[in-house]
Amino acid sequence: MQSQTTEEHRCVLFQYVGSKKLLQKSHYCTFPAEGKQLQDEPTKEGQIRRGKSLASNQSKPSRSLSAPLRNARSSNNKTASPKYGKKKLPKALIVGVKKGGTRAVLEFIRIHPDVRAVGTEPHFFDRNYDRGLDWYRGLMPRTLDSQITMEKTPSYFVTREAPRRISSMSPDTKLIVVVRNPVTRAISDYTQTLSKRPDIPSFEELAFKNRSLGQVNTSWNAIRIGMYTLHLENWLQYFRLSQFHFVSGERLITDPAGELGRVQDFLGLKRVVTDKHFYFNKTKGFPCLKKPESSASPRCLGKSKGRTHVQIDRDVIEQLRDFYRPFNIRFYETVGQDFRWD
Ligand SMILES: Nc1ncnc2c1ncn2[C@@H]1O[C@H](COP(=O)(O)OS(=O)(=O)O)[C@@H](OP(=O)(O)O)[C@H]1O
Repeated sequence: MQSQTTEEHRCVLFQYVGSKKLLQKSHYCTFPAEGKQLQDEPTKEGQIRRGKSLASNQSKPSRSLSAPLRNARSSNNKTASPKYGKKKLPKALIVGVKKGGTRAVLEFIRIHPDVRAVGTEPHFFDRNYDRGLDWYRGLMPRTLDSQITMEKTPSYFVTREAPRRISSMSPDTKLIVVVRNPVTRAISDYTQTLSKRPDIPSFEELAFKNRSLGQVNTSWNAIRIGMYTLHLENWLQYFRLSQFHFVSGERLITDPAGELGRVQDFLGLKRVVTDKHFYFNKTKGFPCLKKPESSASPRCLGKSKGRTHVQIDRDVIEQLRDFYRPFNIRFYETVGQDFRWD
C-alpha cells in the first residue's frame, strides 16, 4: 500500500459509479464548486445534465465534505481556495478509442498531482463545437501553471472535423489514443449498445453486408471505429506522429503501471503513478486502484467497464480478424508499434 500524505488523505472524496464508488481526486475537495460543475455532463443536444457521474451514467452526486475536510481544505491545502489557478484549455486530450480503455487511463492519470481533468466527456470537438472555446474553457477545472489540463472524449478519434478543430485550438496539443484489438472492441461496443437496446439485430447481422461473400459492413460504427489506420491518416494531416501516444488497451489491463509510466513520460510528468497504486481485483477481473488507508471503499471502475461480452461465433470472429488484418498492419507500420492483435 502506498503511503499518502495527511493532506492527500484529508482531500479524498468518493464519487458513486453505479453501485460502486470511484476515488475522486483531491481536486474535488480543493475546488468543490468546480467539482459540482465537472459532474455536469453535456448532452447530445448540448444542454447540461445536472449531477451526472464522471464515469458512468448511473451515478449519484458526490457526498458533501465532512467538517474536518472542510477545515483541512481551508487551512492546509495551498490549492484549496478557488482563487488559485485558472481555467485553461486542455494541453492533452484522450481522443479515443471508444471502448479502448479511455476511462481507465483518465482515472489513473488523474491521480497524478500535476494533472487536472474533466471527469465527464465534454464532446466539444464533435457535438458542442458551436458553443465556442470560452464555453469549453468554462468546463475545465482550475489549474496551476505546473499542472496539465486534460479531458477525454473517445468519439473525437473518428470525427472528421476533430483534428482540424483541435489543431486550431492549439497545434501543440498532446494526443492520447487507447487502442484495443478491433474485433474485441467491436464486440464490447455491441455489448454496450445491447445493454441499452435489447431489441437490436444480432452482431452477425449488423457486422456483415453478406457474410457468405465475406462482405463486412464498414458503415456500421462498431466496425468502422476499429479501422484505426484510416482515422489516423486524417489526424496526421494536422499533427505530427510525435504528438501522439498510443496506449495498448490490452497491456493497460495486464500492466497498468507500465502503460501509465509511458503516459507520464509522454506528458512530461514525473513518474508518480506506479505499481504501488494498483492491485488486481479478482472479483472485477481488472486492475483497480488501491484504497487509501482511511477508507474501506473499493476503487474499481464502474459496472459498465468490464462487462461480460456477448458470445460471438468463432467463425465470425475469424472473419473479422481477417478483415482487420491489413488495416492493423498498416496501423502498426504507421505508429511503429506492433500491438499483436493477429
Ligand atoms: N482497470 C480497468 N477496469 C475496468 N475496465 C477496464 C480497465 N482497464 C481497461 N478496461 C477496459 O475499458 C473498457 C471500456 O473502455 P472505455 O472506458 O474507453 O469505454 S467508453 O468508450 O468510455 O465507453 C472495458 O471494456 P469491456 O471489458 O468491454 O467492458 C474494459 O475492458
